[in-house]
Amino acid sequence: MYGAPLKKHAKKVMVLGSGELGKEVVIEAQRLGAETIAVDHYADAPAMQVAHHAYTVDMLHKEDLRHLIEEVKPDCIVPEVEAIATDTLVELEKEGYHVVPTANATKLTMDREGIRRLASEELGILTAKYGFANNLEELKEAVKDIGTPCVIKPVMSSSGKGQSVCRSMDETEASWNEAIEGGRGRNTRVIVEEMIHFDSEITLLTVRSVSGTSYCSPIGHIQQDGDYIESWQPAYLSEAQLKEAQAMAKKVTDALGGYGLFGVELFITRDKVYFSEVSPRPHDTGMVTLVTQDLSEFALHVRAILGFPVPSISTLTAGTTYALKADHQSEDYQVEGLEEALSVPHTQVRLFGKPMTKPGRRMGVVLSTGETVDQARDRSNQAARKVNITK
Ligand SMILES: Nc1ncnc2c1ncn2[C@@H]1O[C@H](COP(=O)(O)OP(=O)(O)OP(=O)(O)O)[C@@H](O)[C@H]1O
Ligand SMILES: NCC(=O)N[C@@H]1O[C@H](COP(=O)([O-])[O-])[C@@H](O)[C@H]1O
Ligand SMILES: [Mg+2]
Repeated sequence: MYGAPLKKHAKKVMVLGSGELGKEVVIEAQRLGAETIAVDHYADAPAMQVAHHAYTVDMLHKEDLRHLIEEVKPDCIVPEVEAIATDTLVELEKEGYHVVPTANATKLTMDREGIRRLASEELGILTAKYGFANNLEELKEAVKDIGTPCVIKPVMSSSGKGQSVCRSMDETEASWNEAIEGGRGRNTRVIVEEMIHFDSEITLLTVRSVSGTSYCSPIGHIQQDGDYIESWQPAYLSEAQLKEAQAMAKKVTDALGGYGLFGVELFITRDKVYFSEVSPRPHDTGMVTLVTQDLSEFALHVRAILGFPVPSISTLTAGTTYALKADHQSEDYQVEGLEEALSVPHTQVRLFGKPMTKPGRRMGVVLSTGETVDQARDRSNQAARKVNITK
């Protein structure tokens, strides 16, 4: 049963997905007077711990998702993860619900094929060469076409799940098995991508609001096994690279439409900028904006989706994040070393409050600022080394 609303006129913001990113969205929405509803497939998720109301629902289940939305009647539906029954969001949008940024954007980006074909084939944006496969035989064909090394990923996955680098034809079977185990749901389709030997990779946070399109300064990051470990802002790009990156981001986000913040992921080489993928929502590497910008990516997302202006975005200082990951499974974990970590100057730790650890699960983040990115990075590395997530 849905509890009594806080204020008759408060906008109801429902976050579908209640992880660390949703938690910050909820807090920012509350700061602008919204009533917040957090939803995820498991109980006590981070955003549920701060939202006014919480629901545990399988968001991939069409009827359950529709039933919840019809019961709560949110003014804004804010997808925070990709694993949602996006066809239901498309139907609900037609019935008058506001899906952020648009239902079609969530549908296209849920599936790597949708967004890749849109960017490359419809918008003519440069991406790595790619192919798709539904079984091992097709995968071998696709790998032959693209060449090795190549990157193989389930079409539906995130945070590097099911992703592998295939270095020779002999490795295709191992990559296939990895993708099938790591993919979301029962989908067995994979994408094969040419391996881009980039100099750096960045996230260009792009905001579409009533004020038009604006960009945050680029965020650099390092990924391990397809998941992010460290991010920093600002990341250096030449003027020409920045112009190219912003033009690509504008094209893609205009095509997706709606209001909100997008995380545009790009690979940078000496003379090229490649589009990789886009999140129509705050990005994990963008948590750095919690300490670097006057308005964090979460504050920007909420402003944009509630229809408020975004007249300017300022990067006030250099900053970095370092992800704190668990290496075991436990429901009774402890975080040790906070005192030592917090002894590092200009450094904060944010623990997300996830109810259990799993190997590789991100449980918190270290945030540091500095006069330079290098200085901030030294600080967050030093602090992260002090933190221990134990059983
Ligand atoms: N074609 C490629 N060439 C080189 N590196 C790649 C390629 N595709 C992916 N990677 C590396 O793997 C990382 C994760 O890939 P990708 O962003 O596609 O996965 P993801 O599971 O959607 O991650 P997330 O959900 O965290 O954004 C990239 O940030 C990059 O470091
Ligand atoms: N790259 C996407 C990303 O970082 N998403 C963030 O991770 C959470 C899931 O974490 P979990 O898998 O530990 O539950 C999501 O809810 C979102 O906040
Ligand atoms: Mg990515």
